[in-house]
Amino acid sequence: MAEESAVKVCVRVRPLIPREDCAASENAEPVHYFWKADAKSIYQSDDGNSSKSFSFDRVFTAEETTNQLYQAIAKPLVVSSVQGYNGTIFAYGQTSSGKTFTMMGSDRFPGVLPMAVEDVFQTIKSCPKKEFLLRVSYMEIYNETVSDLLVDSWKRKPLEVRETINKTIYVADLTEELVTSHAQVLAWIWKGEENRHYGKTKMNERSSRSHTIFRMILENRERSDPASGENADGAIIVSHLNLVDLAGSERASQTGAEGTRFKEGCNINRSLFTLGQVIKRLTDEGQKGFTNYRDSKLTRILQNSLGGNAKTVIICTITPVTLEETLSTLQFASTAKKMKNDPRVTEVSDEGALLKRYRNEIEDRKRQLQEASVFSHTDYGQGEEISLPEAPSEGSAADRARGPHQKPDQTACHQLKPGSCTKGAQTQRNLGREDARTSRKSQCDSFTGNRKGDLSCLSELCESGKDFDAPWGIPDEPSDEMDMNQTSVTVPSFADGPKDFVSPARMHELSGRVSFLMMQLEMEAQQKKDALDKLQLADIGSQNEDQSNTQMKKEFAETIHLCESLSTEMDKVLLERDYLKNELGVFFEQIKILDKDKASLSQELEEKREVDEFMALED
Ligand SMILES: Nc1ncnc2c1ncn2[C@@H]1O[C@H](COP(=O)(O)OP(=O)(O)OP(=O)(O)O)[C@@H](O)[C@H]1O
Repeated sequence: MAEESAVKVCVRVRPLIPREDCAASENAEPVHYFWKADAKSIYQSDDGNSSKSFSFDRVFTAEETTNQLYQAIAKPLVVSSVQGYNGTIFAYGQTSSGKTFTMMGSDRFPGVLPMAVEDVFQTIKSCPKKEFLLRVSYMEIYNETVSDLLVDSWKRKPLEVRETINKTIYVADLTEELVTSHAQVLAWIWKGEENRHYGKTKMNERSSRSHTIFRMILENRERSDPASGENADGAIIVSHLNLVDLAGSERASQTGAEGTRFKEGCNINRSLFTLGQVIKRLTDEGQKGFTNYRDSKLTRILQNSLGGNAKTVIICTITPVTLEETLSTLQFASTAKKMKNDPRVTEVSDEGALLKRYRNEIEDRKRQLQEASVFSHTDYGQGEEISLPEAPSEGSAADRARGPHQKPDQTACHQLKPGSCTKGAQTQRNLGREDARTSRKSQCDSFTGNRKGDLSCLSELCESGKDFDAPWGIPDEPSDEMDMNQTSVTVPSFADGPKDFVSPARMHELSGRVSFLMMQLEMEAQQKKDALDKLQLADIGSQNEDQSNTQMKKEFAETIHLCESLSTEMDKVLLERDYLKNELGVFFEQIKILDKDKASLSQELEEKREVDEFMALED
């Protein structure tokens, strides 16, 4: 059952900071407060006339501390995440409004994050009948690229957001560190903080240039009772606690952003805009239907927390001395308040989250092996002589899927060591998927010359970050129904190509002819051999059979002549085929050039769109 209280929205007003104070004193004017707040609402103070007002679950005034905010609104969610509910807390607001101050805090004023970590361990202590397994991950989305904050910079690489068959969104290759104490978690957080992108702008000395998501993955189950000899084999409950510090919306004119900062600003604004759109879509009663989370990495990763299986707390931070930006944040907050989530405790089977993952992984491997096997045994276009790149063998696919140091048997050992297998599972699963993609891509490449539909599957594989479960059976012969125009790469279609251009159907026809001619040649050769045998017999035989010998010789001469003409014809066909193969090569070169052109045009378009969008968002 959906419960409305699953989404809580509060607003935090930050006190004036030195920059704002100084600006006022430089202008020799008193600071103008556009907004006033009480415990539940906030209203515009416009020369004594309140024109706009908003109500929320809670409004925290400038005098209230982060601890008060945490206790009132965040702690219940943290506790329920230990009980098995997914929970997300995120801070939203314009640049310099106090998101990082609220989420991370400082030594003197700890933020929501360290307080939540402490409470997780406190709550666990209060549940002696349960045993827990905890992992943490820390990622950032910088310029629409997801990266792992827990690995050293030289090892860092862009990560892909993927979806499992059960519609669970995950970040491939993201490190998950097993933790057993509060101090350990803090150490990982500080490591992540060192790697995170901060930058100086006119609005904020230390402005977050990326969105960060710190995640705790909690698995728990009833403890076994050694006294009674009972072995607890109940279900395992898995929950995620996401603590998100978003980058703030900003105006280039205010932040003075140029170059890198400007690009960062564009990306920040764009993803926040998408977040707003997704929330709007989720709350728009009249527009029930598809919500596109894929428009930004942020919404994709937080998909579960936006209208899904999670409890969500949104902390909107504002400053009372800006009008427009604060109004925009308050409008976002009041839309978000209408969002409905459907949180429920998620149980996994007795085999446990980690063990189950291994089982799935083994299934994955089997499937990949089968696929590889299908390819290596598929003899496309029998009798055809066109040489295609070989499909990867079963062995190589399996070896690479298994990883460089992993023997199959070792998987079983790892299952018993959650600490070491967590990362391994993730890495291995992703290795396997990468491998499947690579091998499928190469299959796809291999057959582009023969299958009209293949270019489309190639582009789909290259563009989509998820598993591709298309049936990969190779047709016995090219189907006329396959449509080259399905391809997402803009290339001239075969139908529209130059007159002497070879279509797959034509190639197939020629290959068929070659096979037929070869068969005929073989038959004729056999006949020739028979005739020779007969001739020899005839020579040895009686001279009285001269007449029939003459006849046989005549037939033999005819056969030889036929063989020769067939052979000439076959040579011609082979020549024609080679020529057409060359043409095909030229065509693929053209496709490559067109692809490059397309990529550079897309990039130009993207840059133009970024600038337009930024201007539009500013407007
Ligand atoms: N509640 C508060 N009390 C005192 N100082 C605050 C408060 N909130 C924010 N500040 C101060 O305001 C400044 C900006 O805060 P912060 O960096 O947290 O903003 P932000 O919203 O995270 O900005 P950005 O989006 O640019 O990263 C900092 O100097 C911070 O110490």
